[in-house]
Amino acid sequence: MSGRDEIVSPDAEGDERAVEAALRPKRLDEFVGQARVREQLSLVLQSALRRNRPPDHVLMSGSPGLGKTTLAMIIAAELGAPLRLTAGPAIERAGDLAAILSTLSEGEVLFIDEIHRMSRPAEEMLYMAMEDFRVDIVVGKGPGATAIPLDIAPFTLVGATTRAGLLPAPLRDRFGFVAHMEFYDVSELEQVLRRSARLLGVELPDEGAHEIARRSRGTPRIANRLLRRVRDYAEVRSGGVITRETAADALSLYEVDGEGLDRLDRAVLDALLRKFGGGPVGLSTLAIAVGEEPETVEVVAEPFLVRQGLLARTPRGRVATAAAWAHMGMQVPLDALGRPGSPPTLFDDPE
Ligand SMILES: Nc1ncnc2c1ncn2[C@@H]1O[C@H](COP(=O)(O)OP(=O)(O)OP(=O)(O)O)[C@@H](O)[C@H]1O
Repeated sequence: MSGRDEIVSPDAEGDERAVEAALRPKRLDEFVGQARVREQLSLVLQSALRRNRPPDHVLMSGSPGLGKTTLAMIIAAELGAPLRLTAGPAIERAGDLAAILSTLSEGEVLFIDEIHRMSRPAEEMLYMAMEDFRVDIVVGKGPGATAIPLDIAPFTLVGATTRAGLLPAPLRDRFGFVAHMEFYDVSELEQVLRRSARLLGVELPDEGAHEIARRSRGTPRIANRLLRRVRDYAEVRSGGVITRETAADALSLYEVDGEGLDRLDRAVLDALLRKFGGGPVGLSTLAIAVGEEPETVEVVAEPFLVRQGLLARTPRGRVATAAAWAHMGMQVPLDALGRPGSPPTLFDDPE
């Protein structure tokens, strides 16, 4: 068995984060799915290695849990380069970024997660760093302030964002390669699950893998998390084997329904249907109704609901589709002419 296929020891399993880290693919050829991104990235990396130069900066966009951090780690591993990890919200001042940039070694990969949440001054400093491998450190304030240029080692920036649309064009344009991470299909998630089950030493027949995969919302992180919950259930109640029934029973216990909707997704649909008659309703009103931040509803729940054809984003607000009414076991209300359709509501506050 190769080093990267080591079975996770039972001791490590106590720590969910350690398990998640242990399940990360370490090289590009272990990374499941995202065929187009993998092929494009492989070319970028191979050509950089041939030229013996750091590759272009890479931007990855996509929903949480699709493998952006994993891919950043893979990029560093494939280049044989060190990796520095940070996140946009941790970079409040330009000085925070300067401190990181000035200590990078040649060829190092700098991963900035949630890059859209970096502060404006830091973002502006990053433009010059990305383009010229140089930053200006401003010393002093007001008319006496002086900019001291500082060279930094050539590095590769890997940025990740769940909201590519929020990135200012000057930042977006400085990335030589932009990878759009797609949701995974069921057979790809089955592969992720089989690999994880092997690493965790769990017996996972195909029917069990299929049942978990189809409820994983197209997301490997969720697939791995559900696998761990189903494994707990199977160990306690059914001798450790994950049959289709065991998986289905365990997941309904954890409030994951047959299409993979979890508590938040169902709360969003429930509010949209019951409180707002199916919409249209604005995002912030909907978020208040479910007691969540608008960003959580928009980034965590909505992409999946839209993809499942249960919710539509319209210029006038969020609207439930006929499938949403059916999924929640409710009748589509009739309009004044007796046709199926959502009645207009008072909560029509487009954003
Ligand atoms: N393509 C893949 N093949 C196998 N496992 C994957 C793949 N993508 C992600 N995973 C697994 O899913 C988990 C989450 O991945 P990762 O942390 O890279 O997601 P992310 O997109 O960076 O999420 P976030 O933006 O929320 O940090 C990892 O533990 C990893 O094991």
